[in-house]
Amino acid sequence: MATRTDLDGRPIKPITICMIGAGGFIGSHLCEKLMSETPHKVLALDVYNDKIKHLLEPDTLPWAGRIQFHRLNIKHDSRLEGLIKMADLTINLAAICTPADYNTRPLDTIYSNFIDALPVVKYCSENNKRLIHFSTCEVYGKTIGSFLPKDSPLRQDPAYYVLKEDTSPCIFGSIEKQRWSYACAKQLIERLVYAEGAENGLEFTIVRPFNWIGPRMDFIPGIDGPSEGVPRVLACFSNNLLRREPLKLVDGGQSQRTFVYIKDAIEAVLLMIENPDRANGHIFNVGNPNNEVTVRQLAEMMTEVYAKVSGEPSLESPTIDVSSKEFYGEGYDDSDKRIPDMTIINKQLGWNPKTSLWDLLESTLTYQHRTYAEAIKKSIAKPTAS
Ligand SMILES: NC(=O)c1ccc[n+]([C@@H]2O[C@H](COP(=O)([O-])OP(=O)(O)OC[C@H]3O[C@@H](n4cnc5c(N)ncnc54)[C@H](O)[C@@H]3O)[C@@H](O)[C@H]2O)c1
Ligand SMILES: O=C(O)[C@H]1O[C@H](OP(=O)(O)OP(=O)(O)OC[C@H]2O[C@@H](n3ccc(=O)[nH]c3=O)[C@H](O)[C@@H]2O)[C@H](O)[C@@H](O)[C@@H]1O
Repeated sequence: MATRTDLDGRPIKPITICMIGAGGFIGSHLCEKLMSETPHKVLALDVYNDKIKHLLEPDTLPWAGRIQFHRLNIKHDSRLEGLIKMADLTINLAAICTPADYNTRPLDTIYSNFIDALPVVKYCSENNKRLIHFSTCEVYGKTIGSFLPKDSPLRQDPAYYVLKEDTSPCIFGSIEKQRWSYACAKQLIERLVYAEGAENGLEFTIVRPFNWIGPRMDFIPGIDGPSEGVPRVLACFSNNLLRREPLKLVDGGQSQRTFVYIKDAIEAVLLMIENPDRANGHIFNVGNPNNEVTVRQLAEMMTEVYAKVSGEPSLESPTIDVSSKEFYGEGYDDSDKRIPDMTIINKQLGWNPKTSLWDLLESTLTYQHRTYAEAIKKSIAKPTAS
């Protein structure tokens, strides 16, 4: 492999990365990238490894010996500190991060996103190890504009909705809106990481992903996840399309999101890994401001793309409105709009996303159809156990 250089022209030396949560959606794509394009080593920690099994076996793979899987739960495992000490850099991805859990399992959500991350930050700080911690764009909560009168022209003013790492406030709903247990736990762990940096010199980078989507995100209920499970919107809508059911639009699907292709986002993470001088001490938005849609528009686009990918005509009525209470239960609330400001990541890392929403949906739904269509047909054909 030719000597790879960083953004300042310096040769990149191989490092060992302790990746916590490596078996998840983002972790699996990050491991793929690191194994196929870099000389780095990965200690992959997770309770599951089904999404990275293709990287671990067989031992004739070109990168064999550069990735080791350690099955462990960071809540209570004495091996954690030793693994962090063996590495040069720790990347923490571990979290409960599906909104259906935030208002229904608020304690687990708070423990997972704040309490369980405390030892990771402590071990990195005490052992002078660099940390890349995954937070979320959800820490911004709601836009300032969402509190203006519905017809206020200021709602069109970017100052009232663009989300910027070093200036935007974090605005959540009231305490009984337990949806915000996740974002608030993420905010506090961000403040703890930042304080470890300020007081004890911890070298940290915080990542705020803005709806990264692609293959291997979450699960399809009843196929590779619990039938009553509620994954994030991509998997929910994919499941509805695969089962030829109408896509459910929560509260009419008026919330807006910007979606970025997982492969574009992973490029940004690799730049953070290999340019510590440019990444340390920073919080980074990683998203695609050009891919903004309402949830309703996302449903319509996914319906159109799926008809093309599957060759099956879409339903007469492809969507149905549902209340958030019915879909998520008590205590749900939502972010109205998520547009990432790109100034800091452009300046520090020169990164910009490339893939349009249509293209990323085409490749993702091709994967979903190829992976799940047969299994779904069988599960529908088989009479449910009486
Ligand atoms: N995917 C996105 O668009 C997105 C957006 C915002 C934030 N994030 C954040 O990025 C991180 C990764 O998200 P993801 O989409 O890959 O989610 P994911 O659920 O696919 O991955 C999380 C992984 O962490 C593991 N994990 C959780 N608790 C653990 C524990 N106690 N011990 C060991 N492993 C544990 C899970 O088994 C899972 O494999 C999370 O911190 C999430 O909050 C993701
Ligand atoms: O992925 C992210 O960037 C972050 O945001 C997500 O939060 P959210 O975008 O609200 O999660 P989804 O479950 O994907 O919901 C997106 C929107 O679709 C709606 N939705 C979801 C599912 C569905 O079937 N129908 C539907 O209308 C939700 O109400 C919400 O408005 C999750 O909190 C985390 O993955 C992460 O913090």
